Formats: sequence, structure tokens, C-alpha cells
Amino acid sequence: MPRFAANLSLMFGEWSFLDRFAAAADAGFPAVEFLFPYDHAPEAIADRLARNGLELALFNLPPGDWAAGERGLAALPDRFDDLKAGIERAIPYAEATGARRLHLMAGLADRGAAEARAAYRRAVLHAAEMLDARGIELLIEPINRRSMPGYFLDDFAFAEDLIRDLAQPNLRLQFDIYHRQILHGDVTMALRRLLPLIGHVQVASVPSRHEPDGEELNHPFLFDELDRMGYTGFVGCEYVPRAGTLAGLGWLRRSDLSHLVVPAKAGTL
Ligand SMILES: O=C(O)C(=O)[C@@H](O)CO
Ligand SMILES: [Mg+2]
Repeated sequence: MPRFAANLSLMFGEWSFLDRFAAAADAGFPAVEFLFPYDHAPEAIADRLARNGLELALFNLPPGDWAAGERGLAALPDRFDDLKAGIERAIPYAEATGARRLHLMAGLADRGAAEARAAYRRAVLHAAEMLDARGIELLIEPINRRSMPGYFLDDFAFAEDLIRDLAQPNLRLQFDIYHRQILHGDVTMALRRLLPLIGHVQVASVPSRHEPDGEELNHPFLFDELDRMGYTGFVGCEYVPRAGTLAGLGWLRRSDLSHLVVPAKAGTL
């Protein structure tokens, strides 16, 4: 089975953010990911990871003013200086935590507009170069527009073309199975074909974005398929639990968890 990373922005919401690390480790996860760590000092995050024996699989570069509706700056021509400042802000977190993958959000912009495409290309190239010097991968992720209306990067072929075209050694695809299925379908064949470009995988049920335990996709098949194709990275569990994080972990227990230690907590799983 793949190595699963709990997404602490969506899962374990029953705990305060810093306490989610222990909760995820207690539930058997070897790794975590989250959207944004920036409300906490890098050392505080690093301490929670170390204390709980967790690896940090991934986090996002600063997205601009999230509360005001921004969803990344990369495709916004006038925000290049803010984007550069955001990279500088994120690097100490990666260094303190040992994270080796950062996701750059594109922002809300018209992909048909030449200025937005040029801004995005410049931002991705700049971020990749900045991070490569530090041994960090830069990830870009197509996101479906039902979840994020107006999002610039809503097409896997566009992301693939850009990654191939820029040919940066550390520029990789964040393959979110949930978004892939909504945008284009054909998940298995896309995973197989894009494997050499993939730096991180995420998963949730489709269409409800809950536990990966059914609905439109056959998740056990997909997890086995990731093994068969030799994917050795993490699978981020980027879903909103239906009715409590621990109560919803049955899908994990039904998987082959020989690589995880899942404590048998009566009444919790
Ligand atoms: O929404 C997703 O899917 C993500 O992976 C986030 O990083 C962006 O909100
Ligand atoms: Mg995702």
C-alpha cells in the first residue's frame, strides 16, 4: 500500500492545529501535509513533527490574501514581488521541518489571457529555481473549477506541457485524484502515463470529497495500482471527514497497513 499522509488542514479538525500532529501519529499516519503553516513559527511545527515521529510530505507556498479570496499569486502579473516574498517566507519552514515538496498555487485568472500565462510561466520558473538551490521540489496542481471557481490551472494537459517545456529538474506534478476525476476522468491511465512527472498524489472520494472509500472511484484498486506502477511517494489524504476523523478511518484499517502501526483504540476506529 502507498504511504499515506494525513492532511491536517482538512482532517483532525477536532483538535487545535498543533495538536493534530499527535492525533495523526496516534491514528497510525507516518506523515502529514497541510495547506499553510504560517500562523505558527517554523520551530513549533518542526517540534510537533519530531515529537510525534512524523514526516512532513508537503505544504503550500503563501497564497496571497486567502481570507479576501486569493488562491495563489503565480498567474497574477502584478503580484510577482509578493510571490517572491512568499517564497522567502516559506523557505525557513521547509528548512526547519525537512519538507522537500512545496505546492505553488496559481491564483484566480483567465488561462486564455496571454499576460496571465506569461506571469504563470515566469513565476513557476522563478520558484523552481529558488527551491532547486535548496533541494526542494516545486509542485503545481490542476484544481477543478467547481471546487475553486476561476482557478487558473484547471487542466492536466496544460500542467504537463508546462512541466515538460520548462524542464526544471525539481518541477513536478501534484496529481490530486479527486480533481483529476472531476476534470477529465481516466484516472488510472493518467497516473500511469504521468508517473515520471508526479511528485505527490492526493485523494478523496468523488464527488463529495470525503473518505476515499467508494462513491465514484474504486480506491483499493487505485492504491494497488500506485504500488504496481512503482510510485514511492506519499498519498495525501486531502478529504473532509464525513462524521469525525477517527470514526472515518475504517478505509485505512481495511487496507493492508503492514507499514503502519494503527493502535486499536476501542470505540474510536
Ligand atoms: O485544493 C487542493 O486540492 C489542494 O491541494 C490545496 O493545496 C489547494 O487548496
Ligand atoms: Mg489537492
